[in-house]
Amino acid sequence: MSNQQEFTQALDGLKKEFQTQNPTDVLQFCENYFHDRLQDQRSLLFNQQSKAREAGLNLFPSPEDIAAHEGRSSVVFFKSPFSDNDPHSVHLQHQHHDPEDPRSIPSNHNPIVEPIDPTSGGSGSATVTHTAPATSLFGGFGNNSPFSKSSSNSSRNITESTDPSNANSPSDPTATQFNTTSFGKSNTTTTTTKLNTANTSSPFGKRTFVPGSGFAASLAKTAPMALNANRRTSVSAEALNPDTFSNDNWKPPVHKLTQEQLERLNASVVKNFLFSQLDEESLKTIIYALEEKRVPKGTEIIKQGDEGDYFYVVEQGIIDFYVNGNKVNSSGPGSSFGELALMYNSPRAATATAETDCILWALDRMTFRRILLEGTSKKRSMYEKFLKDVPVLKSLSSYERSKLADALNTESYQAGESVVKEGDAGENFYFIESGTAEVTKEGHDGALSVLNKGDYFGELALLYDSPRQATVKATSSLKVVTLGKSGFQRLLGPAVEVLKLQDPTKQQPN
Ligand SMILES: Nc1ncnc2c1ncn2[C@@H]1O[C@@H]2COP(=O)(O)O[C@H]2[C@H]1O
Ligand SMILES: Nc1ncnc2c1ncn2[C@@H]1O[C@@H]2COP(=O)(O)O[C@H]2[C@H]1O
Repeated sequence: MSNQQEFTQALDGLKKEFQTQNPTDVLQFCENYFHDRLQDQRSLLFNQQSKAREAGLNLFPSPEDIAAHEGRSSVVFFKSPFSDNDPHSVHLQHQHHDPEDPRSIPSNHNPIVEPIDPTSGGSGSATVTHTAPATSLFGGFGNNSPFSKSSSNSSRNITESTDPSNANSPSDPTATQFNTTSFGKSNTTTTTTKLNTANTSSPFGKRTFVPGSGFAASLAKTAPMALNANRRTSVSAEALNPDTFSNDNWKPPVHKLTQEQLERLNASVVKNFLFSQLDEESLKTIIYALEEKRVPKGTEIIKQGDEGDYFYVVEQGIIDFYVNGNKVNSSGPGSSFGELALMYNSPRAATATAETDCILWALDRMTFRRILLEGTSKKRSMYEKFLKDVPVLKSLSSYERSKLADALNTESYQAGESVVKEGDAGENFYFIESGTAEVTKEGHDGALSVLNKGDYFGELALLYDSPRQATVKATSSLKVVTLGKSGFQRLLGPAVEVLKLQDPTKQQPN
């Protein structure tokens, strides 16, 4: 098929889908449509490549592979379906070449060298090929505070006894202020980590915040390149395989946290979904690797197209996300961002800007990859396909579905077991992954409804903060995907309106 035919076919598909769905946000709809198509196509090819590799074939050999095989210096023999047209492959100087990944480019460019150098005494001295100012915002807060006993009893609280740093120094008086002058000026690094943030590309070093000037104007001036990476579809084998980390001497950074910081972390950040699956040891590692960042309103925290250096959890404030200058999302306390570039070794997919003064916790790339990568990517690949087919979630973008996937868990029930009981308090919302269930209510003969794969229940108690309106019981072996109350309130976005419209207590009986 010629390019022209393929283009016409793609537009026809878009048109058809547009007519079926009649969306209100046209551009967003088009973006989602093509993004989903690209994602499907790439995962199909990637699966084929994996299968072929198992059979000893390399479907998309790099020029180097071929040259090595044929004893020649370099020749383009096979044209990768992505190599010419993938916006990420040609323009990005910092893309690394992964011979396993059919979408990556040959390595006549500057690679990101990772994982960490095993000879570097176990630190996270990642070698990067670009330079950045030898000034770093990171490490500017809360390094010198005394560490006193925690009074909390929660088993997942991190307390003094678990502090690997055993710090004892005076408190940092600047730690409670939003101080623009702190950003990009500190050259302090913590004494306990050798991760050399001064050599990495701190997004704050390039921030565009101009005190007193219009934020929109400053954003427009610095509108990121048209690099909408969305390279989360470009999942290289290395990117998703933490096993490749084994046998090196990596040690996580360990920062000194004050009692007050620990209490705040325990009260908020620790509750982030990504951390909820971690065992005590991993959680402790994460907590002490986190660095508090106080970010004034207007700060550009992440710039689209940059390399990924940190993952962030929001303790306070609102973050706005822009793709190619268009606002695509906002998120608030308890949310996290900056995971895509770290998961997929891809450029930043969006620009993240502080809409208000924010308190963030930053986690370095290596600790994220060592501890959070596996669980996050497993969950996303486990649930994304399922979520895509759930009718009530059709209005979510594929990025929103990914974030939703992070917050999900699976539960199983035998036939006859109740999942929710009428009158109980509601903690979870449920989708049926497989099996069947029935809804019954005191005083009502027979089942109010029968639920199958892709159906949902348990929304009423969470929407209206009311007791369960009915009992839902498994009628066969039942697998449900659960979403907790806070995720329900934060991650369902436009789907909440659909749930309200479909309230079964307001439907006419059949
Ligand atoms: N619609 C979106 N598309 C891509 N990234 C988004 C979107 N909304 C929020 N983000 C976040 O913006 C971050 C930018 O850096 P990352 O690509 O590492 O990870 C990205 C996501 O965490
Ligand atoms: N006719 C109905 N009346 C009440 N709940 C129903 C009905 N049909 C389905 N349900 C589901 O049963 C669930 C019981 O818990 P919730 O009240 O949280 O949410 C309820 C709905 O999801």
